[in-house]
Amino acid sequence: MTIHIGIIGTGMIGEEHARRITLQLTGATITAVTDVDQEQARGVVERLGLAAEVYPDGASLIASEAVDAVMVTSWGPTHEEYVLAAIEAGKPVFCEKPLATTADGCRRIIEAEQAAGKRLVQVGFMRRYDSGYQLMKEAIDTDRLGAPLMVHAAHRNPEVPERYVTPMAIHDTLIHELDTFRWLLDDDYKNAQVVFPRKTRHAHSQVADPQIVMLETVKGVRIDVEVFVNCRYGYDIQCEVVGEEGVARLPEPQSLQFRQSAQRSNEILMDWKKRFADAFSVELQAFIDGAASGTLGGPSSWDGYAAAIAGDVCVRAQESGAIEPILMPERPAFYA
Ligand SMILES: NC(=O)c1ccc[n+]([C@@H]2O[C@H](COP(=O)([O-])OP(=O)(O)OC[C@H]3O[C@@H](n4cnc5c(N)ncnc54)[C@H](O)[C@@H]3O)[C@@H](O)[C@H]2O)c1
Ligand SMILES: O[C@H]1[C@H](O)[C@@H](O)[C@H](O)[C@@H](O)[C@H]1O
Repeated sequence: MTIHIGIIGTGMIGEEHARRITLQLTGATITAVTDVDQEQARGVVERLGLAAEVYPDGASLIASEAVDAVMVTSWGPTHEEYVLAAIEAGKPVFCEKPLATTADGCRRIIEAEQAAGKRLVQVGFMRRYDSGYQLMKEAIDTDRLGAPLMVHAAHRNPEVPERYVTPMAIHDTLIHELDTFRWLLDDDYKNAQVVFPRKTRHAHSQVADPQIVMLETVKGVRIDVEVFVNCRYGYDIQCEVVGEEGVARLPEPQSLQFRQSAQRSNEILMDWKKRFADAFSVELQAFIDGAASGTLGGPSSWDGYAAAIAGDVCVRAQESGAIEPILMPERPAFYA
């Protein structure tokens, strides 16, 4: 069975996902695309040689009989509307992070999905599909580390554009960690605090950079995450879990080691596309297979909601400087 996919938002990651589905993955074909910038949508069809129609808007794409499953890869604030419309149409939908930019938006999505009576949403938290994080999770789940006590992490981007402002360090960047640690530790958050070190001279005026986010989980694990989005030197994701019986560190991406000119060196990646290339492939193949079999798995809209609740509190903590409580509602049986 071949799943016919419609893509809403054919920017950087929309095109990346379309390329993957077309050239690498099996079981799906792109039949429809749309973008507010129609030129952009037409460009992707041309560049990738897709047999896809360019639709005037997301609503008509979702309603189209040529579309079995929807991928939402437009800007974050537009996700909620399209995910709700796909649920309404009863079509499986893959939504890039964030599921919605506020917890309220995510709540409307989980309510709609539960009313539909069937899981229809997979959220693009691709780190769960990264082999390094999966090894760490296995070490934790098999009790190799003993009880996890602390996590030290860093999320570094070489640079961000002018439109990236201080709260985006949470909604756009930390959102990956907010999901990853809940999954890795099988835990939820209890409170958050954000502190600001001296600002780098490479950050523009609207973004406080770097930031350190400190989280406490319900089980008592303390997590510190450095978010540094103008670090210049690379796209660098670090994670170390300290347990009572040992420490596990996220593997570095594979790279050649050079011995040259009296120096030993390894390349550091500059781009998220390369850092998580394999994870994106596994993630999207899982969506295609789930849509084909009618049994979607992976990060659910509840996970999107939980990350958004913590995210909203972290933004409040950015403003207050205080330790802010995170109150998670009880998880409905639907998302067990
Ligand atoms: N998982 C990851 O690591 C990862 C990486 C990059 C981006 N993302 C997420 O993917 C989404 C897109 O990011 P991007 O980097 O590709 O951005 P982008 O700006 O390159 O592309 C977004 C595209 O969406 C289009 N668009 C905006 N509003 C629209 C609307 N209402 N209807 C249709 N199209 C619309 C824009 O014209 C643009 O072409 C964001 O939510 C971002 O957070 C996730
Ligand atoms: O949209 C991107 C993407 O999610 C990257 O994985 C993250 O490192 C960036 O900070 C974010 O802006």
